[in-house]
Amino acid sequence: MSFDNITLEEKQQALDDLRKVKTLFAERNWFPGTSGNLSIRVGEFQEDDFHFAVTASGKDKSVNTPQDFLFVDQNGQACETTTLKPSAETLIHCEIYRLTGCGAVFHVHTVYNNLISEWLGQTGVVKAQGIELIKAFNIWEENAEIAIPVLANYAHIPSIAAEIPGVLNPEIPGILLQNHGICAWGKNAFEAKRHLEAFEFIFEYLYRGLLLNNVPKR
Ligand SMILES: CSCCC(=O)C(=O)COP(=O)(O)O
Ligand SMILES: [Zn+2]
Repeated sequence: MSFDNITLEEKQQALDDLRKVKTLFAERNWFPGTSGNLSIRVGEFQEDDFHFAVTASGKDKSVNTPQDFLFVDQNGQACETTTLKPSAETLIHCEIYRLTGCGAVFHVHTVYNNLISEWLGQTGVVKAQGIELIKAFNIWEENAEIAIPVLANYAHIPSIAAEIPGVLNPEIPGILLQNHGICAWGKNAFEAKRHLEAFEFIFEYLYRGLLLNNVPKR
């Protein structure tokens, strides 16, 4: 589908939704030091032909300006003439869209997701069991155990993207990058936000659980 054939209304809706999510996450301090990036897909999806709006690289994501987002194609190339640079991690978004056909990808750096990837993720997964928020991933089994994939944090982003097909778990809408952050996705912005919040709850729970294990039980 040509980018020009996607309606202006759909493009504007994606930008409005990105703006709202960006503002909300910034209020939670989920974009420290210009970290993090967000994207929402527009138009029809084919694995070799799709488009999405993505945050521009290196911006202070706690302020809103007319220069915060641009549209790119399945290769991460800008769809329109612009001076803006897409997120340095756009190729990760491209690969997640290509493999899942999802509608939104959100990436944040938090202390909890960094520490948990480092302390519990050395085997290539972070396991979590029996936490109620696992149901946010539509996993309803009692005492369910999940394994969240963890990828090495290569400085070369195409190397990270190339490893995603080998670790992606269709049941788990997220991937941790070691000592870097998490990418979470969903069929739309609402679902991607729900998934991201559930991951962050789980990481904080695991972190606090590690601390409690060092305290004698009463
Ligand atoms: C300052 S954080 C290093 C880059 C990064 O990991 C990130 O999430 C933000 O990069 P972007 O190009 O999307 O601003
Ligand atoms: Zn990042």
